[in-house]
Amino acid sequence: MNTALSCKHIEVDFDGFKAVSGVDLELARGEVHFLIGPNGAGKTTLVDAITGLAKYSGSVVKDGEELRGKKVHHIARRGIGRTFQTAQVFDNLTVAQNLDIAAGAGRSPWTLLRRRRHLPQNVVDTMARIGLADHADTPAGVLAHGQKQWLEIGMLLVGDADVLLLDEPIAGMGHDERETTGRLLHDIAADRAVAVVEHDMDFMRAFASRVTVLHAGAVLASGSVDEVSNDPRVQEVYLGTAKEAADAATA
Ligand SMILES: Nc1ncnc2c1ncn2[C@@H]1O[C@H](COP(=O)(O)OP(=O)(O)OP(=O)(O)O)[C@@H](O)[C@H]1O
Repeated sequence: MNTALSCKHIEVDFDGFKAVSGVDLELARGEVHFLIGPNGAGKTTLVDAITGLAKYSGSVVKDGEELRGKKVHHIARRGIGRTFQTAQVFDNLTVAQNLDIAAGAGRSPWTLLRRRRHLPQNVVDTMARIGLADHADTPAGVLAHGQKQWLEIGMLLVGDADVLLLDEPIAGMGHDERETTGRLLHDIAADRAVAVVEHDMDFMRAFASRVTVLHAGAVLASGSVDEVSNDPRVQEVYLGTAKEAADAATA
């Protein structure tokens, strides 16, 4: 296992309520690692902790460096990038400009604002990779929902993130966009670690290399799709939750 990020005994306490309680998680290069679990299981809070948005105890180590207590921008500069359910892109700027800015996170504001005659090669390559080569001059605000998600992923790629944490990347996407997104995740995971917080079990089954199931802030199970699917504790949590949801829907 080519470990990119190692989390040990993560605990997040909100005024006495443990939203994350003793979680260990290893993210490996070459894997699309799904984090699943019922609502409130602690998935987003765990991602918040890793990216410096939530205070925690325990340890997050990347490339030998302990990241607990480090600022959000420091963690991002160490190559840990995340997306949110609502894509965080600059709506008034074009696809190319969004990527150019993300690629130039280290450049001065002055050089960022200057109009550039040629786009950097990694911006051009990334536009092709995320399927937006024909939209270089399209303002991000008019992109379809799925395209915005791909742009946000592209912004992490040009920013050299090698650990990507994606929060429900296919929410609101149609069938074809989901398939494209699943293939994109495997493409970018070839030399990176990709973690996906997801509720969509069909998507998880189709594209997960590894799955960690969270429940009530703790790891309930971890392994291959088959291993976690056949785990009676996971079935109990999920079938119970699915049944409650179905009952609520038909009530
Ligand atoms: N800032 C906060 N203050 C207090 N409690 C919080 C805070 N953020 C999250 N929680 C609680 O922590 C628990 C875990 O929430 P979290 O959003 O991490 O779950 P999740 O697994 O991502 O759920 P979902 O799938 O619904 O997004 C929930 O009970 C939630 O209400």
